[in-house]
Amino acid sequence: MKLLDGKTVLVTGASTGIGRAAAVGAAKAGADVVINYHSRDDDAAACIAEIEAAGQRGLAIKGDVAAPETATEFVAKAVEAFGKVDVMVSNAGICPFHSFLDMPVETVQRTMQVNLLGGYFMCQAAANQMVAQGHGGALIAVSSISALVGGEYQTHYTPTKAGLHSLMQSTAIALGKYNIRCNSVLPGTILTEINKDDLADEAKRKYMEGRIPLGRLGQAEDLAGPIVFLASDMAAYVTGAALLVDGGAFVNLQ
Ligand SMILES: NC(=O)C1=CN([C@@H]2O[C@H](COP(=O)(O)OP(=O)(O)OC[C@H]3O[C@@H](n4cnc5c(N)ncnc54)[C@H](O)[C@@H]3O)[C@@H](O)[C@H]2O)C=CC1
Ligand SMILES: C[C@H](O)[C@@H]1OC(=O)[C@H](O)[C@@H]1O
Repeated sequence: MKLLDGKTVLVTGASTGIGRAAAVGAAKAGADVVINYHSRDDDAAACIAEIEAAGQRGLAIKGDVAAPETATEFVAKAVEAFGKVDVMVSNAGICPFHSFLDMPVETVQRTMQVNLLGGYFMCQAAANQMVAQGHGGALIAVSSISALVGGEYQTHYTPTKAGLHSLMQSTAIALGKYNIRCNSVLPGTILTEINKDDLADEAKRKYMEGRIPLGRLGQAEDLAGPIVFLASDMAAYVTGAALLVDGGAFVNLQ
């Protein structure tokens, strides 16, 4: 018996990085997995191949999470293919690093639309489906350590991560009566495409590594276990929680 046997798990932004690791991790734990992706068909196909190699069914649906209709379409197509939705992992996100004083309006708006509103609509669409099904479910938002601390070049980004963290707290209250659990994971610095350019700066990368008690930056796969746990019935009494997955970076003051 695997942790996610019989469950259908949806993951947004899953053609790369943490989303892909979560999707493949869920499949290895026994779930059928439906992924949303934005643009790269080859990467999405590779993710589905990994899901199928784990012996599970996979389906990729293209769409921009910033558009509310993407969420309803994603959930409807998942139900059409696999009959139900048990878990939504709202992961899609962008972080175009930029200084505060000259931040372009469009960069702020797009970051809020993708990260926060995209997460809101995805979770809302999944929750409506779960309520209609009548047997509970789990929402998991990929927030960030940046929900709790700031970043000089992330003034448009950190509020979206704090917003997702807060969204899971409020939905935990709104959806508890339906046995829908709502939690967030708070990754620290994880080596993915989102920060490839930022961490190409050797000095910055060394500085970030030096802040981490476990002595290394994270890998996308480091998030798979915590996400599978929160998706599973092992976490049946966990809701409204936020799980730091940061190698200890947050607590490392001195
Ligand atoms: N890498 C890190 O250090 C950390 C990442 N995170 C969060 O993890 C999540 C995943 O990011 P990573 O895996 O690190 O980077 P990534 O760049 O590999 O993944 C982001 C994914 O979101 C997708 N995406 C972007 N805009 C989209 C849109 N409009 N519609 C649908 N999909 C879209 C991208 O295509 C990509 O697959 C993001 O929400 C990010 O904020 C949180 C904390 C730390
Ligand atoms: C993209 C950044 O490197 C990454 O995003 C986060 O949410 C982390 O706090 C890091 O700053």
